[in-house]
Amino acid sequence: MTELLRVSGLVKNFGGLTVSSNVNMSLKAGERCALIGPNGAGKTTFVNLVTGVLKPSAGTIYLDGQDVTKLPPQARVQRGLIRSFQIARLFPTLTVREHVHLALLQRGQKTFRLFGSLRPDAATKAEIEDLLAVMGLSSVAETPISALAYGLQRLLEIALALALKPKVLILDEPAAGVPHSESHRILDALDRLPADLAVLMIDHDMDLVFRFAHRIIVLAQGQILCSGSAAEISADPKVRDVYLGSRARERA
Ligand SMILES: Nc1ncnc2c1ncn2[C@@H]1O[C@H](COP(=O)(O)OP(=O)(O)OP(=O)(O)O)[C@@H](O)[C@H]1O
Repeated sequence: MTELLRVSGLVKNFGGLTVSSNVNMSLKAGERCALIGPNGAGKTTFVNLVTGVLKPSAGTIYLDGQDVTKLPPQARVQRGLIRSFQIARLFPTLTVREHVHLALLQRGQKTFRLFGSLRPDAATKAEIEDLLAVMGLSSVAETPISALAYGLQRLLEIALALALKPKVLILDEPAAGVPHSESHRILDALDRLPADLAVLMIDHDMDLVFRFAHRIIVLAQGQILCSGSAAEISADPKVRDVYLGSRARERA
């Protein structure tokens, strides 16, 4: 399978604090991978480095074989590196369908007139309906996002990310705010993601991570502690130590 993301020797220092310390990892087409680690491990920093929000102190990031280390976030998006949208920042009164349409317009970099008609052509219409169906959102297509339940908001975030035709999709806490009893809806939708997409999930919910990911990377103090299957990770005493250690520090 094609290697779509490679991170090599990634270092990030904030003053004297090293938050990413020689991180090496790669993701192939079709992989379902997760990045976990206790609070402060450097997960958000890692995602910000990969997506271009932060500049690394050292190291290289390759997307589909091309060095993108010096490219700004939008140029990485155009090359297929997509992080799931934060819906709270979008337009509360627009409907689910209108949001998907806007994401498709963004991909095509077509401008739209603020007071003009926003009528999609037939191909765009079909793509909108496909994305809604894949994410299980067809029945709420006309609902404004301000009235959408958390679980459905999370699904819309994934639909918006898919609208940008990702090669590598970064899912940042895809079930945030969703009651545990409903997280299966998110997992069901994630099962329907395009097979050749490379997915990196960052989440604290171990049930979700263990059910979704074939490979799990554990980050601790900015370094990769270990990686492996759910069974390997849950049996690794090093993993238990960093989680228990961080909880003990939180209590102190
Ligand atoms: N801009 C910054 N300046 C200085 N230190 C920072 C900055 N951003 C993050 N840090 C520090 O880097 C470390 C890693 O933070 P990061 O947010 O990447 O961890 P995380 O694994 O995402 O944590 P959480 O699970 O709590 O979100 C923390 O010690 C944090 O205080």
